[in-house]
Amino acid sequence: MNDPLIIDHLSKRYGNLTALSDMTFTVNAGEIFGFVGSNGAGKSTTMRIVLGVLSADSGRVLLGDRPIDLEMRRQIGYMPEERGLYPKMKVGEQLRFLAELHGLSSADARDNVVRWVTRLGLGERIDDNVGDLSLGNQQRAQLAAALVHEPTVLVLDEPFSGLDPVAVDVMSDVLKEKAAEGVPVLFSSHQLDLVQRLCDRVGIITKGSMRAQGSVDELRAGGGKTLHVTGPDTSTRWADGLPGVIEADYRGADTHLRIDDTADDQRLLATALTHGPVHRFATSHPHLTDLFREVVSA
Ligand SMILES: Nc1ncnc2c1ncn2[C@@H]1O[C@H](COP(=O)(O)OP(=O)(O)OP(=O)(O)O)[C@@H](O)[C@H]1O
Repeated sequence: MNDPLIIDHLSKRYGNLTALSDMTFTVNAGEIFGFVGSNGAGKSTTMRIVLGVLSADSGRVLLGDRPIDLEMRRQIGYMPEERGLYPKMKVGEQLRFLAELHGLSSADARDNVVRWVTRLGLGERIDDNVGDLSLGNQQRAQLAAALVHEPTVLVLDEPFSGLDPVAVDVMSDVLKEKAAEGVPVLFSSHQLDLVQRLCDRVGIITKGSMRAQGSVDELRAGGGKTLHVTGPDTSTRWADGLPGVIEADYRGADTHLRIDDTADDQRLLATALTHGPVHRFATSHPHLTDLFREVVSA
């Protein structure tokens, strides 16, 4: 099993701006960890510190129990926010060069390049210059660059941005496969549907600090429940003030209630029925997008 990636109390300032403040979380081996936060929250800064492109003012990055060093960083597959391939170099040539730079023999590098460009749908573009590819294909080439040396840790800054739905599916499968091999996978994204679907755990950051983390189910369960009721006369505001109802929202024939654990659904149903027939009565947990909004605006 691979070592976990541990982000341990990182702080970073740019002049007067605090970009990171006590940023702490762990990406376990075999886990896909989604890193989400508003623009400027500190995701890229954290990832750059992991890679050693930037240094932290304080705090540490560890792989297992060892502070990360240059040699360990070579095992990381990194996709930077500022895409860094040479536009005037051929896709295959460039990937082979990167693979060899990470220590692969030239035969292994060649095999891996063919495997990854084929997997990522770039097989026919292997001899094209990177700069001649469409933006989405440049993104695929960048992903191949992060994967070609068989990394034991993956750190990907917005790997899904700009990909078409087929490439999103391929990339999702690749991340799941890598996690199944025991690789800790950290990626940032603003596509919360994707994060909700793909991640074992999610960290929501605001202003350089981790504000909420856990599995998607844990986070959603912690966000209370919504009860959707269709039918009863909403003009009576029938659910106002009932025990366990945090907030009631009346829209046409629909009532949406934010409820907590003390709410008694049978009692709510009985009350609803006194205000008209009930055609729908169902609970759901909030979507990750709603939780994100809540955490960010808190
Ligand atoms: N080189 C720099 N000099 C000064 N400030 C910087 C520098 N790099 C980042 N910042 C600032 O640090 C904060 C964190 O930026 P960072 O790029 O880490 O955020 P992010 O979460 O990745 O955002 P996004 O989702 O927009 O990519 C922002 O306020 C940003 O403007």
